Amino acid sequence: MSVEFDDVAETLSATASGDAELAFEGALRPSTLSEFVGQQKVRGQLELLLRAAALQERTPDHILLAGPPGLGKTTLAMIVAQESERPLRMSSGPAIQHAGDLAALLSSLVPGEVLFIDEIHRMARSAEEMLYLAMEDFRIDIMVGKGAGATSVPLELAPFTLVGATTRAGLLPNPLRDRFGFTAHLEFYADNELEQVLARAAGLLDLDIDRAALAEIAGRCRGTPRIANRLLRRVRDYALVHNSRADLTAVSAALELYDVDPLGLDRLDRAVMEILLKRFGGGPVGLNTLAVSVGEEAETIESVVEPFLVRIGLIMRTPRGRMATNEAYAHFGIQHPHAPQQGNDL
Ligand SMILES: Nc1ncnc2c1ncn2[C@@H]1O[C@H](COP(=O)(O)OP(=O)(O)OP(=O)(O)O)[C@@H](O)[C@H]1O
Repeated sequence: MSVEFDDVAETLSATASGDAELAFEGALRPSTLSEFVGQQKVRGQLELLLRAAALQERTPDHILLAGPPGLGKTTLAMIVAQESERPLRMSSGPAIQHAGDLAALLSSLVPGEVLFIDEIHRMARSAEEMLYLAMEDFRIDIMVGKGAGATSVPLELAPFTLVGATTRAGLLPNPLRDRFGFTAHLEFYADNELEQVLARAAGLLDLDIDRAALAEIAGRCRGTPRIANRLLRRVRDYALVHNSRADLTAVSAALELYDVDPLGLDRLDRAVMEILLKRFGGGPVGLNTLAVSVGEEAETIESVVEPFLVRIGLIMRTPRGRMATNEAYAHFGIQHPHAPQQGNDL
């Protein structure tokens, strides 16, 4: 099922403004592996896994998708179901707080169903243990009764494919990680791939935008398709309101209005960098101290903020903590206190 422009326009116009961002995101989701831009290696690996399962007429192996937010994990889970022509059930780790929640979910799956669990690292520990057996033998043990009289009753499950998504693969216990037949590590997208994501989205939205404008947005979206599409929406708003073309001038004006940094840094990225540079003299500083100083969870800093800042070379992780690089001083226009020793990357 490919998304036609009419569908997109209808979805967007029929949606109340509060849901508009979500509708926008859903409408632009690629629905096949061939429409999915970038992540070439992962696409090839998934394609092989799905085709082999189809040839053997069995459920595809369990798949773990790991990587920062907005890189396409949910989209890939939907594509797995679509390409293998199987129904999809969606859940998330925070919704599974007891083994009973998982038992109810697993026992209601139809044969061959794809079960997507987003943020799988946030599932309750008791549920994780139940999931090991379910993934391996398509069976769970239900405890009946309490105390000394409790007995466990086995329950056969329909075969299913689990697709787990996580921003923190390192937090998953080994027994769970080992039960996935394939782990895909999604990487930040290169600028030319983001241009393709944007060109596709602009086409679906019937937005007339030139190459230079697309390139500018691509360079300022944190290597992330979700952010690319969101910025495109702001540029479209700008062109609409100013009755102008969506060209480089409109992109620069819209991104400046929304405070999008030339490197694509957002408010939290900048807060982390400024605190690291100004309060901690460029570091080294521990993750928890940094997180407390910006009023955020350490998990958010580690899984959302830091991967991008490391990737673009503004911070480095050293055994003594996080340190700002020379590039960070240059980008924020701050005088470097000493000539630091670089190349200590972990
Ligand atoms: N490779 C891609 N090609 C085209 N569009 C993409 C691609 N990856 C992601 N997108 C777009 O980015 C948006 C976000 O993707 P998605 O929801 O799959 O990310 P996610 O990794 O699941 O994020 P989160 O971890 O926050 O749930 C989607 O609307 C989709 O349209």
